[in-house]
Amino acid sequence: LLYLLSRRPQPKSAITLPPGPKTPDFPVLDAWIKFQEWGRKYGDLVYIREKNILITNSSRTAVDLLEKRARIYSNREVPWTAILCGGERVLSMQEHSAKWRTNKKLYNQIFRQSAISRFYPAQYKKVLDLTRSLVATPEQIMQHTLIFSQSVMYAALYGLDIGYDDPLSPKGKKAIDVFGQIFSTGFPTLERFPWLRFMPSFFPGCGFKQKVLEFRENFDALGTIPFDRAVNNLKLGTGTSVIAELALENEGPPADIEMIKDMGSTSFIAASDTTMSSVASFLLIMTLYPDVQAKGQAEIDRVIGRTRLPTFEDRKSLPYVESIYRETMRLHPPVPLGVNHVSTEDDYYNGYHIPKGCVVIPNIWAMNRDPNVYSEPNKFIPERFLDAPSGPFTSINDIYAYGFGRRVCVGRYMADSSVWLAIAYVLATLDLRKAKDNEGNEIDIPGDFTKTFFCQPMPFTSSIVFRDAQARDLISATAE
Ligand code: HEM
Repeated sequence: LLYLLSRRPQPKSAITLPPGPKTPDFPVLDAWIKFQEWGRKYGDLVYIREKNILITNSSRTAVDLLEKRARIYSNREVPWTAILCGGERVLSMQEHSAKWRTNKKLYNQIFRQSAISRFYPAQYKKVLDLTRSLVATPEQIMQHTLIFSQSVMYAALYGLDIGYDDPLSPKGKKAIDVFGQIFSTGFPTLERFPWLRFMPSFFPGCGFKQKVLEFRENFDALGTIPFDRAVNNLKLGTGTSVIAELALENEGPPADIEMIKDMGSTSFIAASDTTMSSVASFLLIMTLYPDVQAKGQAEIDRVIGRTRLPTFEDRKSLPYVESIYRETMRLHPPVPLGVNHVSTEDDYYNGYHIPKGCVVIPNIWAMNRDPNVYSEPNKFIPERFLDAPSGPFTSINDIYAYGFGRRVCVGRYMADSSVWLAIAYVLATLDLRKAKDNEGNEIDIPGDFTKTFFCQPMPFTSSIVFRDAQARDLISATAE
């Protein structure tokens, strides 16, 4: 009888929704900090009832819901703005559907772990360019890291060499800015008055229309221009590439070709500000923590020596370098709130009811600074990974910066290898210090970060020089 009673559906009034603030002002800037504060007050689950939003600051809860119950928590919310922008073409905005599955298969074919070594030549070349540019014009750190992340993708996918003055670069930046806005603030007027989408662009409140148009144009250009160049190169016999070969395999249904082009532009957008953020964060940290830099350099000198550059084959022999990488991804996740997951069924967790359609925000930033998991969580301490019982070489799934479950970042193996290689090359060949002013005083670096969807260091200056003549010669000899 007790068993049957316990199985009886609970009356509605007994089902408890998780606690949370009542009609709060939703923060726009540094939202992850506010959400962390709410977590301290309300616990692992913070529920905003009026919006059906659940925020979690706990990695255990994120894994329980988004990974172990991925069947329920793998949908996306597609806002009006995203639909107008053609969001159905961008994998991260697609609903959990047959279309998403077909599309994801294509990404996996290219970006799965076992296929990633095909990108190594492009990554070696572009990391070399990055190293040289950092020494040549250290005052342009942010620009160098951005061009690095963009040019790796173009070289890897299309076999193209995209430089600073290529018109594709600003197009990419514009598309990324609108993409970031869609995912963070969206266009609130449009969300409130959806009928505005039928009004002409000069109508008050319709400023979003111009941005939507720009996004569409730039997204198309990002997919089509490099695609055409790559296919042309293949036809002329002047070069092959992943994308051109894929296009050849799929010659036939135009829908397949469009899907390949969309994968190209999506990958470019998804890789650009994220990879850049991680590399820039690492450079900032090395400038601020010279002792960590020295330890990383010492490990490379000891294991590899000074007569060659690091390679991917060395990775497993460099636990301290790995720990620097893991700690960078922990302290400064490029997408601090990840991308929202949405539930497709009513669910019950830890005695709480999570209603169907709930938007789940994983606060990766707060999870990575959880004092119950990490001691002195706001400090950069690579030793926490080095000295952990499992060591630093654990599964990539432990890097929460890449998200969770079925919607986890599809480009994570590529991102992981690009960022790691940049770290290894910089440690092997460069010295970073605080820059000095004309009077010889160190220029202070506030170490601030941007506050919206993509989080990256605010522009800063470091003094960047080759460690010595040997390092300079090594870079020049490899570049030739
Ligand atoms: C350091 C670099 C990167 C970081 C930190 C990062 C982070 C993320 C995060 C947090 C998500 C959302 C995961 C979730 O919903 O739980 C995501 C999704 C995604 N990422 Fe990345 N990413 C990076 C690089 C890349 C690269 C190089 C690509 C290239 C293909 C890429 C493509 C994507 C795509 C297509 C999605 C959407 C997946 C889906 O919704 O099914 N990302 N990424």
